[in-house]
Amino acid sequence: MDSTEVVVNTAIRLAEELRSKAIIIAGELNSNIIETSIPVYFASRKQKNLIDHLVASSRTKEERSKETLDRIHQQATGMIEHVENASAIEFIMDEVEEGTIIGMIESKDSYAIVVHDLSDNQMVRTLKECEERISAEMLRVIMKVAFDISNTGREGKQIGTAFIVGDVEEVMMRSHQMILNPYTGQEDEDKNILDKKNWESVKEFAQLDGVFVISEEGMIEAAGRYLDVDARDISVEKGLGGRHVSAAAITRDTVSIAITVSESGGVIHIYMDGKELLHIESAQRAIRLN
Ligand SMILES: Nc1ncnc2c1ncn2[C@@H]1O[C@H](COP(=O)(O)OP(=O)(O)OP(=O)(O)O)[C@@H](O)[C@H]1O
Repeated sequence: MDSTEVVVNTAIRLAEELRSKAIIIAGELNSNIIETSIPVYFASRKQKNLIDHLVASSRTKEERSKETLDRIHQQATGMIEHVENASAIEFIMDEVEEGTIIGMIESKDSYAIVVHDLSDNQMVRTLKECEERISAEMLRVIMKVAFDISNTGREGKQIGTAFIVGDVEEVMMRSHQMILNPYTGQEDEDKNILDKKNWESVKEFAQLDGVFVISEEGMIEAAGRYLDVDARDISVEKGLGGRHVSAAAITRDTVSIAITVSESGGVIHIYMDGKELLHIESAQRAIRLN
Protein backbone atom coordinates (compact mmCIF):
# COMPACT_ATOMS: atom_id res chain seq x y z
CA MET A 1 0.00 0.00 0.00
CA ASP A 2 1.51 3.38 -0.89
CA SER A 3 1.29 6.39 1.39
CA THR A 4 -1.64 7.93 -0.53
CA GLU A 5 -3.73 4.82 0.08
CA VAL A 6 -2.82 4.78 3.77
CA VAL A 7 -3.89 8.42 4.12
CA VAL A 8 -7.10 7.85 2.16
CA ASN A 9 -8.02 4.74 4.17
CA THR A 10 -7.28 6.51 7.44
CA ALA A 11 -9.43 9.49 6.42
CA ILE A 12 -12.32 7.23 5.41
CA ARG A 13 -12.08 5.27 8.70
CA LEU A 14 -12.08 8.56 10.62
CA ALA A 15 -15.05 9.85 8.63
CA GLU A 16 -16.99 6.67 9.31
CA GLU A 17 -16.16 6.64 13.03
CA LEU A 18 -17.15 10.30 13.40
CA ARG A 19 -20.27 9.75 11.27
CA SER A 20 -19.11 12.62 9.06
CA LYS A 21 -21.56 14.20 6.66
CA ALA A 22 -19.04 14.57 3.86
CA ILE A 23 -15.44 14.13 2.77
CA ILE A 24 -13.93 17.05 0.90
CA ILE A 25 -10.81 16.59 -1.17
CA ALA A 26 -8.55 19.54 -1.84
CA GLY A 27 -5.41 19.32 -3.92
CA GLU A 28 -4.31 16.67 -6.36
CA LEU A 29 -5.31 13.53 -4.48
CA ASN A 30 -6.27 10.59 -6.67
CA SER A 31 -9.98 10.30 -5.97
CA ASN A 32 -10.40 6.97 -7.83
CA ILE A 33 -9.13 5.04 -4.83
CA ILE A 34 -11.81 6.39 -2.47
CA GLU A 35 -14.57 3.92 -1.71
CA THR A 36 -17.16 4.91 0.84
CA SER A 37 -20.88 5.55 1.15
CA ILE A 38 -20.16 8.99 2.67
CA PRO A 39 -20.59 11.76 0.06
CA VAL A 40 -17.21 12.76 -1.39
CA TYR A 41 -16.59 16.18 -2.97
CA PHE A 42 -13.70 17.72 -4.81
CA ALA A 43 -13.02 21.39 -4.11
CA SER A 44 -10.53 22.72 -6.64
CA ARG A 45 -8.15 25.50 -5.86
CA LYS A 46 -5.18 26.97 -7.64
CA GLN A 47 -2.03 26.74 -5.56
CA LYS A 48 0.99 28.97 -5.84
CA ASN A 49 4.09 26.93 -6.41
CA LEU A 50 6.15 26.87 -3.23
CA ILE A 51 9.46 26.03 -4.89
CA ASP A 52 9.10 28.69 -7.60
CA HIS A 53 8.48 31.25 -4.90
CA LEU A 54 11.56 30.18 -2.96
CA VAL A 55 13.84 30.23 -5.97
CA ALA A 56 12.61 33.69 -6.82
CA SER A 57 12.96 35.28 -3.42
CA SER A 58 15.36 33.53 -1.03
CA ARG A 59 18.67 34.95 0.05
CA THR A 60 20.74 33.41 2.92
CA LYS A 61 20.27 29.85 4.19
CA GLU A 62 18.52 31.07 7.39
CA GLU A 63 16.21 33.34 5.44
CA ARG A 64 15.48 30.48 3.08
CA SER A 65 14.48 28.06 5.83
CA LYS A 66 12.38 30.69 7.63
CA GLU A 67 10.68 31.50 4.37
CA THR A 68 10.09 27.79 3.71
CA LEU A 69 8.44 27.34 7.12
CA ASP A 70 6.34 30.49 6.68
CA ARG A 71 5.21 29.34 3.27
CA ILE A 72 4.38 25.81 4.45
CA HIS A 73 2.39 27.33 7.29
CA GLN A 74 0.60 29.67 4.89
CA GLN A 75 -0.07 26.88 2.43
CA ALA A 76 -1.44 24.56 5.13
CA THR A 77 -3.62 27.29 6.63
CA GLY A 78 -4.84 28.24 3.17
CA MET A 79 -5.80 24.66 2.38
CA ILE A 80 -7.57 24.18 5.72
CA GLU A 81 -9.50 27.41 5.15
CA HIS A 82 -10.32 26.17 1.69
CA VAL A 83 -11.84 22.95 3.12
CA GLU A 84 -13.72 25.00 5.74
CA ASN A 85 -15.10 27.40 3.14
CA ALA A 86 -16.06 24.62 0.72
CA SER A 87 -17.87 22.86 3.61
CA ALA A 88 -19.76 26.05 4.47
CA ILE A 89 -20.74 26.71 0.85
CA GLU A 90 -22.06 23.17 0.38
CA PHE A 91 -23.92 23.49 3.68
CA ILE A 92 -25.49 26.79 2.56
CA MET A 93 -26.44 25.11 -0.71
CA ASP A 94 -28.21 22.30 1.20
CA GLU A 95 -25.78 19.73 -0.17
CA VAL A 96 -24.21 18.84 3.15
CA GLU A 97 -25.88 18.51 6.54
CA GLU A 98 -24.57 20.13 9.70
CA GLY A 99 -22.00 17.91 11.42
CA THR A 100 -18.40 16.83 10.99
CA ILE A 101 -16.64 17.13 7.66
CA ILE A 102 -13.38 15.36 6.86
CA GLY A 103 -10.97 17.20 4.59
CA MET A 104 -8.28 15.32 2.69
CA ILE A 105 -5.56 17.59 1.46
CA GLU A 106 -2.66 16.84 -0.82
CA SER A 107 -0.31 19.69 -1.42
CA LYS A 108 2.88 19.61 -3.44
CA ASP A 109 4.89 18.36 -0.49
CA SER A 110 2.55 16.75 2.03
CA TYR A 111 -0.76 15.15 2.94
CA ALA A 112 -3.11 16.28 5.67
CA ILE A 113 -6.41 15.13 7.10
CA VAL A 114 -8.64 17.88 8.51
CA VAL A 115 -11.54 17.32 10.89
CA HIS A 116 -13.94 20.23 10.74
CA ASP A 117 -17.20 20.71 12.64
CA LEU A 118 -19.66 22.87 10.72
CA SER A 119 -21.10 24.25 13.96
CA ASP A 120 -17.68 25.92 14.53
CA ASN A 121 -17.53 27.25 10.97
CA GLN A 122 -16.99 31.01 10.92
CA MET A 123 -18.92 31.51 7.69
CA VAL A 124 -21.90 29.50 8.95
CA ARG A 125 -21.85 31.34 12.30
CA THR A 126 -21.70 34.72 10.59
CA LEU A 127 -24.63 33.80 8.37
CA LYS A 128 -26.58 32.93 11.51
CA GLU A 129 -26.16 36.60 12.59
CA CYS A 130 -28.27 37.58 9.57
CA GLU A 131 -31.13 35.55 10.97
CA GLU A 132 -31.93 38.46 13.32
CA ARG A 133 -33.15 40.19 10.16
CA ILE A 134 -34.19 37.56 7.64
CA SER A 135 -35.05 33.88 7.90
CA ALA A 136 -32.44 31.20 7.30
CA GLU A 137 -34.49 29.94 4.35
CA MET A 138 -34.56 33.38 2.69
CA LEU A 139 -30.85 33.86 3.16
CA ARG A 140 -30.13 30.41 1.76
CA VAL A 141 -32.27 31.04 -1.33
CA ILE A 142 -30.68 34.41 -2.07
CA MET A 143 -27.22 32.97 -1.55
CA LYS A 144 -28.06 30.18 -4.01
CA VAL A 145 -29.16 32.69 -6.65
CA ALA A 146 -26.10 34.85 -5.91
CA PHE A 147 -23.78 31.84 -6.29
CA ASP A 148 -25.45 30.94 -9.54
CA ILE A 149 -25.01 34.48 -10.89
CA SER A 150 -21.42 34.54 -9.67
CA ASN A 151 -20.57 31.19 -11.28
CA THR A 152 -22.39 31.39 -14.58
CA GLY A 153 -23.09 35.07 -15.28
CA ARG A 154 -25.39 35.64 -18.24
CA GLU A 155 -24.76 34.69 -21.86
CA GLY A 156 -21.10 34.05 -21.07
CA LYS A 157 -20.65 37.47 -19.50
CA GLN A 158 -19.85 38.07 -15.81
CA ILE A 159 -22.53 40.22 -14.16
CA GLY A 160 -22.80 42.11 -10.89
CA THR A 161 -25.93 42.72 -8.84
CA ALA A 162 -27.24 43.37 -5.33
CA PHE A 163 -30.20 42.14 -3.27
CA ILE A 164 -31.49 44.39 -0.51
CA VAL A 165 -33.61 42.25 1.78
CA GLY A 166 -36.00 43.39 4.52
CA ASP A 167 -37.44 46.71 5.76
CA VAL A 168 -38.95 47.20 2.30
CA GLU A 169 -40.95 50.32 3.12
CA GLU A 170 -37.87 52.25 4.31
CA VAL A 171 -35.68 50.92 1.49
CA MET A 172 -38.28 51.95 -1.12
CA MET A 173 -38.49 55.42 0.47
CA ARG A 174 -34.73 55.83 0.16
CA SER A 175 -34.49 54.73 -3.46
CA HIS A 176 -35.99 55.33 -6.90
CA GLN A 177 -36.40 53.43 -10.19
CA MET A 178 -33.58 53.72 -12.71
CA ILE A 179 -35.76 51.99 -15.29
CA LEU A 180 -39.33 50.72 -15.33
CA ASN A 181 -39.80 48.25 -12.47
CA PRO A 182 -40.30 44.82 -14.11
CA TYR A 183 -42.15 43.55 -10.99
CA THR A 184 -44.86 46.23 -11.04
CA GLY A 185 -48.26 44.65 -11.55
CA GLN A 186 -46.93 41.09 -11.32
CA GLU A 187 -48.90 38.42 -9.42
CA ASP A 188 -47.46 37.48 -6.01
CA GLU A 189 -46.61 33.98 -7.24
CA ASP A 190 -44.34 35.51 -9.91
CA LYS A 191 -42.63 37.82 -7.40
CA ASN A 192 -41.71 35.21 -4.81
CA ILE A 193 -37.97 34.51 -4.76
CA LEU A 194 -38.55 31.46 -2.55
CA ASP A 195 -40.16 29.81 -5.55
CA LYS A 196 -37.46 28.28 -7.74
CA LYS A 197 -39.46 28.83 -10.93
CA ASN A 198 -38.85 32.58 -10.55
CA TRP A 199 -35.06 32.33 -10.36
CA GLU A 200 -34.54 32.45 -14.13
CA SER A 201 -36.26 35.84 -14.38
CA VAL A 202 -34.27 37.10 -11.36
CA LYS A 203 -31.07 36.14 -13.17
CA GLU A 204 -32.36 37.88 -16.28
CA PHE A 205 -33.15 41.11 -14.36
CA ALA A 206 -29.80 40.89 -12.55
CA GLN A 207 -28.34 42.27 -15.78
CA LEU A 208 -30.16 45.56 -15.19
CA ASP A 209 -28.45 48.49 -13.51
CA GLY A 210 -29.38 49.04 -9.87
CA VAL A 211 -30.48 46.60 -7.17
CA PHE A 212 -33.31 44.23 -6.20
CA VAL A 213 -35.52 45.13 -3.25
CA ILE A 214 -37.01 42.08 -1.51
CA SER A 215 -39.30 41.73 1.52
CA GLU A 216 -38.68 39.46 4.54
CA GLU A 217 -41.32 37.16 3.07
CA GLY A 218 -39.43 36.84 -0.21
CA MET A 219 -41.56 39.13 -2.38
CA ILE A 220 -39.44 40.97 -4.96
CA GLU A 221 -40.79 44.50 -4.85
CA ALA A 222 -38.42 46.00 -7.37
CA ALA A 223 -35.47 45.47 -9.69
CA GLY A 224 -33.45 48.22 -11.37
CA ARG A 225 -33.71 50.35 -8.23
CA TYR A 226 -31.23 53.15 -7.45
CA LEU A 227 -30.36 53.64 -3.77
CA ASP A 228 -30.37 57.30 -2.69
CA VAL A 229 -27.99 57.08 0.24
CA ASP A 230 -25.21 59.09 1.75
CA ALA A 231 -22.27 56.73 1.50
CA ARG A 232 -19.49 59.12 2.47
CA ASP A 233 -18.66 57.32 5.73
CA ILE A 234 -19.00 53.84 4.32
CA SER A 235 -15.87 51.89 3.59
CA VAL A 236 -15.90 48.81 1.42
CA GLU A 237 -13.10 46.67 0.05
CA LYS A 238 -10.77 48.38 -2.40
CA GLY A 239 -11.83 48.07 -6.02
CA LEU A 240 -15.56 47.94 -5.29
CA GLY A 241 -17.70 50.77 -6.58
CA GLY A 242 -21.01 52.59 -6.27
CA ARG A 243 -23.34 49.62 -6.04
CA HIS A 244 -21.43 47.98 -3.16
CA VAL A 245 -20.98 51.24 -1.25
CA SER A 246 -24.65 52.14 -1.53
CA ALA A 247 -25.76 48.58 -0.70
CA ALA A 248 -23.67 48.75 2.48
CA ALA A 249 -25.01 52.24 3.27
CA ILE A 250 -28.69 51.24 2.99
CA THR A 251 -28.10 48.55 5.65
CA ARG A 252 -26.86 51.29 8.00
CA ASP A 253 -29.95 53.45 7.40
CA THR A 254 -32.57 50.66 7.42
CA VAL A 255 -33.09 47.26 9.05
CA SER A 256 -32.11 45.41 5.90
CA ILE A 257 -29.34 43.10 4.72
CA ALA A 258 -27.49 43.49 1.44
CA ILE A 259 -26.11 40.58 -0.56
CA THR A 260 -23.97 41.64 -3.50
CA VAL A 261 -22.23 39.88 -6.37
CA SER A 262 -19.33 41.82 -7.85
CA GLU A 263 -19.03 42.03 -11.59
CA SER A 264 -15.28 41.60 -11.47
CA GLY A 265 -14.40 38.30 -9.83
CA GLY A 266 -17.92 37.29 -8.78
CA VAL A 267 -17.12 37.83 -5.11
CA ILE A 268 -20.16 37.70 -2.84
CA HIS A 269 -20.44 40.21 0.02
CA ILE A 270 -23.00 40.46 2.79
CA TYR A 271 -23.50 43.79 4.55
CA MET A 272 -25.43 44.55 7.74
CA ASP A 273 -25.50 47.78 9.81
CA GLY A 274 -23.35 49.45 7.16
CA LYS A 275 -20.51 46.96 7.58
CA GLU A 276 -19.26 43.93 5.75
CA LEU A 277 -20.36 40.82 7.56
CA LEU A 278 -18.88 38.30 5.17
CA HIS A 279 -17.22 37.96 1.83
CA ILE A 280 -16.82 34.79 -0.17
CA GLU A 281 -13.89 34.97 -2.56
CA SER A 282 -14.27 31.85 -4.57
CA ALA A 283 -17.87 31.05 -5.22
CA GLN A 284 -16.87 27.91 -7.06
CA ARG A 285 -18.90 24.91 -5.97
CA ALA A 286 -17.33 21.61 -4.96
CA ILE A 287 -18.03 18.67 -7.29
CA ARG A 288 -19.69 15.53 -5.94
CA LEU A 289 -17.62 12.46 -6.87
CA ASN A 290 -19.75 9.50 -5.75
N1 LIG B 1 -26.54 53.98 -5.48
C1 LIG B 1 -26.73 53.00 -6.34
N2 LIG B 1 -27.88 52.27 -6.29
C2 LIG B 1 -28.11 51.29 -7.17
N3 LIG B 1 -27.26 50.96 -8.16
C3 LIG B 1 -26.12 51.65 -8.28
C4 LIG B 1 -25.79 52.69 -7.37
N4 LIG B 1 -24.58 53.21 -7.73
C5 LIG B 1 -24.19 52.49 -8.81
N5 LIG B 1 -25.10 51.57 -9.13
C6 LIG B 1 -25.10 50.64 -10.28
O1 LIG B 1 -24.14 49.66 -10.10
C7 LIG B 1 -23.52 49.36 -11.35
C8 LIG B 1 -22.07 49.11 -11.12
O2 LIG B 1 -21.47 50.27 -10.64
P1 LIG B 1 -20.02 50.24 -10.02
O3 LIG B 1 -19.10 49.50 -10.95
O4 LIG B 1 -19.65 51.61 -9.59
O5 LIG B 1 -20.31 49.38 -8.72
P2 LIG B 1 -19.59 48.16 -8.08
O6 LIG B 1 -19.90 48.24 -6.63
O7 LIG B 1 -18.16 48.04 -8.48
O8 LIG B 1 -20.44 46.97 -8.64
P3 LIG B 1 -20.08 45.86 -9.74
O9 LIG B 1 -19.12 44.91 -9.10
O10 LIG B 1 -21.41 45.23 -10.00
O11 LIG B 1 -19.50 46.59 -10.93
C9 LIG B 1 -23.77 50.56 -12.24
O12 LIG B 1 -24.30 50.08 -13.45
C10 LIG B 1 -24.76 51.40 -11.53
O13 LIG B 1 -25.93 51.51 -12.26
